[in-house]
Amino acid sequence: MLKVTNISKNYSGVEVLKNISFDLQVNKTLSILGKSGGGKTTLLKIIAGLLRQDSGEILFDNINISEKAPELRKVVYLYQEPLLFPHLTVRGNLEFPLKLNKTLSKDMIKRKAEEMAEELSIADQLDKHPGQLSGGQSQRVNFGRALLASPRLLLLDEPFGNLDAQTRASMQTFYKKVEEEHQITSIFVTHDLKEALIMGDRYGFLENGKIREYSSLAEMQKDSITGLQNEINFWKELEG
Ligand SMILES: Nc1ncnc2c1ncn2[C@@H]1O[C@H](COP(=O)(O)OP(=O)(O)OP(=O)(O)O)[C@@H](O)[C@H]1O
Repeated sequence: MLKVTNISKNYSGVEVLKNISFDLQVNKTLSILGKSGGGKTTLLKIIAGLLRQDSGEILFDNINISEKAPELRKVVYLYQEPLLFPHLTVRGNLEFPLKLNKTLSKDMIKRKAEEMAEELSIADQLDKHPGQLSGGQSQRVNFGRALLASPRLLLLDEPFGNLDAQTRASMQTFYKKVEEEHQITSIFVTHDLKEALIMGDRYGFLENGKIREYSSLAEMQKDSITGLQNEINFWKELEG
């Protein structure tokens, strides 16, 4: 289980996160909804170890990872721009995390990368370089590479923000499927209410440096600050 306790962060005296605390059970996805500039990226980077918090702790399975280097946390941070290695093919990108594991044979690495490509429906793209892929395909490779690193926590920072509406919708469905199959624990941040609802099975709302948590849609709907009830009213009015 992930346990975040009293995380605070300021930039030049401006407090962006104020005593943020939440828990996340294994195999669950916490969707964090928040306006642009609300501190979502700052929070994820702190959990990933890419930024240092001013105070607070991050525990995973009761182990304090707050002081660990990013590469030792087994946490993968993914954002809008898939940071694929441009000089490697899709196959090379997928094999990269597997090659770091010195116990795997060459054949095993090849097989695992090919199986993942199959699962991601990019098996026909294995010999291409990242520059030759569409946005959706790049993001699939990005996910595949992240999953092959066997992270204990996946941090998703508006990963579909750069995709057109249709590709975005298909990536949401695709990710939910992959997430279930691989039993992933993840935090998904977005400023898109609908996306937050689709992706999460726990919900958070980040505003003014504080997070409110909801364990169900009904709970989130009751809190007018989230805008969920307004959205529902809008669709009802359209319906007539
Ligand atoms: N390195 C920095 N130095 C100073 N201020 C920063 C720095 N990084 C972020 N900020 C400020 O902290 C606040 C939170 O930024 P953050 O990127 O975490 O927000 P966000 O919710 O992820 O926004 P978006 O949805 O637009 O990506 C913003 O007001 C931003 O200007």
